[in-house]
Amino acid sequence: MSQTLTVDKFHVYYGEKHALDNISISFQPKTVTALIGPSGCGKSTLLRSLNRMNDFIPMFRTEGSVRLGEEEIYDSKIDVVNLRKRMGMVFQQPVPFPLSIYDNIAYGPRIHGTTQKKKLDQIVEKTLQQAHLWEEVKDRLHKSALGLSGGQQQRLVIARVLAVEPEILLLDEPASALDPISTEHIERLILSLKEEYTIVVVTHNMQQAKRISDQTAFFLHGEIVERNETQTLFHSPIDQRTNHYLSGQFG
Ligand SMILES: Nc1ncnc2c1ncn2[C@@H]1O[C@H](COP(=O)(O)OP(=O)(O)OP(=O)(O)O)[C@@H](O)[C@H]1O
Repeated sequence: MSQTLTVDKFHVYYGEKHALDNISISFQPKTVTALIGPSGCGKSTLLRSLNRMNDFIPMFRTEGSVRLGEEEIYDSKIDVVNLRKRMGMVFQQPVPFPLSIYDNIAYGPRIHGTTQKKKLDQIVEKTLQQAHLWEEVKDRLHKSALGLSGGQQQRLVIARVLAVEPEILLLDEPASALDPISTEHIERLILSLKEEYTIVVVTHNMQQAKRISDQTAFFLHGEIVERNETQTLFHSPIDQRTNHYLSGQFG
């Protein structure tokens, strides 16, 4: 069962650069939250800080707190590999492993100790079903994943993330490299996955944020200017800066 993810008075620095300034926001189970704002405002930094992907960056430093349930994820005792399993991440460019469709999905469960073929078969079918890809690939599971279209590859990558049973999905512009039909597939998929997961999605596409999210947070210069229910934020923004951004006065 997914738990609330709570970001509290959180700051990020890349060396001297203060990239996130006093961010407080929570992400509820079975909710899609969209992070929007102009380039460089800190959306990806927040997303990647949530599962400690930024730990790989030299000079990266945080202050404040990020908690999954009651657990502080920046605690030195946290198992970061397990944390990243609990918070699966999908990037803009789908990057399947150069393996078969089946082995792409089975990869994570095998690493985490599942070796029984029958169990792996079940995981492969279940997650491809969840990712709305099963019908398209069920007859070619042992063919290379690199032969799939871009949109299919992105759904495969999502299935690969689901295969290790995450609680939270962190999606960094998951459809921005895709054609309109593949984008529609991904949006429908996000809406169906919301039934089970907490989803945080960075998007540049404001229409997309409106279509898929329950909550939206507008970022500017490393701060959250405004966060609200998506319908409210788009139709009656409280802050002038949100209004200006949404009306295309800067971006
Ligand atoms: N590894 C890094 N080292 C130094 N500065 C960085 C690093 N990554 C990001 N930044 C800076 O932190 C700020 C926030 O960047 P971030 O990528 O989070 O913004 P973003 O809102 O996701 O932008 P975009 O929409 O263009 O992806 C920017 O000023 C960026 O230049």
